[in-house]
Amino acid sequence: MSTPPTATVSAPEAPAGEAPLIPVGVLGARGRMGTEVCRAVDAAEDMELVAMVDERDWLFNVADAGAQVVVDFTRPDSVMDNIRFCIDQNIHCVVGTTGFDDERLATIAQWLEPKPDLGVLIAPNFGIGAVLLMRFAQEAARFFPSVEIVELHHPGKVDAPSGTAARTARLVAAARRTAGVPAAPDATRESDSLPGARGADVEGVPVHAVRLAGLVAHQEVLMGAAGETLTLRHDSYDRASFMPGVLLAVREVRTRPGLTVGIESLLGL
Ligand SMILES: NC(=O)C1=CN([C@@H]2O[C@H](COP(=O)(O)OP(=O)(O)OC[C@H]3O[C@@H](n4cnc5c(N)ncnc54)[C@H](O)[C@@H]3O)[C@@H](O)[C@H]2O)C=CC1
Ligand SMILES: O=C(O)C1=N[C@H](C(=O)O)C[C@H](O)C1
Repeated sequence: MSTPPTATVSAPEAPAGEAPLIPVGVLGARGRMGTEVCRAVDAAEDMELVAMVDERDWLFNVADAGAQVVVDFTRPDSVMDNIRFCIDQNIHCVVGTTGFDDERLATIAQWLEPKPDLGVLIAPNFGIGAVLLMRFAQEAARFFPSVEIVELHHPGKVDAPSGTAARTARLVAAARRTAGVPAAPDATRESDSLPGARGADVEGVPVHAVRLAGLVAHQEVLMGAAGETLTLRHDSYDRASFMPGVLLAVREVRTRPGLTVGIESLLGL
């Protein structure tokens, strides 16, 4: 990707006899993830990067450029307006930005109701390894009385805990509830001498957030029982790790109307 990420680029043209390229717009194009997504879309043989939009650019560029799919890696405080705009413009959305709770998801599902052919896919993590870690954690959760999550990220990260850690905690908590496993025996905070010492409480699962220079995106799920522990760990050393998942989502979102959360179903999980 050599062009500076700002406004509208060219409209896509498919070579004769070949499937049309997917016209893709990127929101947050100057950010850490957006830059990498622009590069990946530009290099994908079945896609055309038609618009690169960041905070000060005109959002209508993505519509004017004919984007069929928009990829959003912006900020939790911008993303809802962006999704609303794309739905109004009949543009499918692939969203990696974090900050989604049940209320936000319900709002998006409502926005999609009058648009039965439109897809919005929101994934807290597009890394295949991270998705697998979440699945393995769900599987293991019912066998261990104790569970804690440690997420570790670069210091520029705007939110804490990470969207991935929050989702992992909720999935683990749900798996434990389904299996009738009681809350972790050490989850009580009443005797903490400093508030926060035991991390955030996400549905009874303690989640600890580390911000450290040199890191990209990492997560550990720690489980313990009498005389043994199980540690599941995933490391994204480079943002390239998210790109196969993002490109898969761009290809699939057009045939998956409605709201999809996570890329698990796209991976056959
Ligand atoms: N789902 C996943 O696999 C991953 C998700 N993320 C999430 O993606 C988001 C972005 O992360 P980074 O790229 O590290 O942040 P960043 O701060 O480097 O980039 C965000 C970019 O969005 C731009 N922006 C803000 N509001 C905008 C708007 N309304 N329209 C267009 N552009 C706008 C900013 O100017 C900035 O360039 C975060 O929520 C992060 O947690 C990050 C990595 C992987
Ligand atoms: O901000 C990041 O970097 C990341 N954000 C996502 C999250 O909050 O889970 C995904 C990954 O952890 C990287």
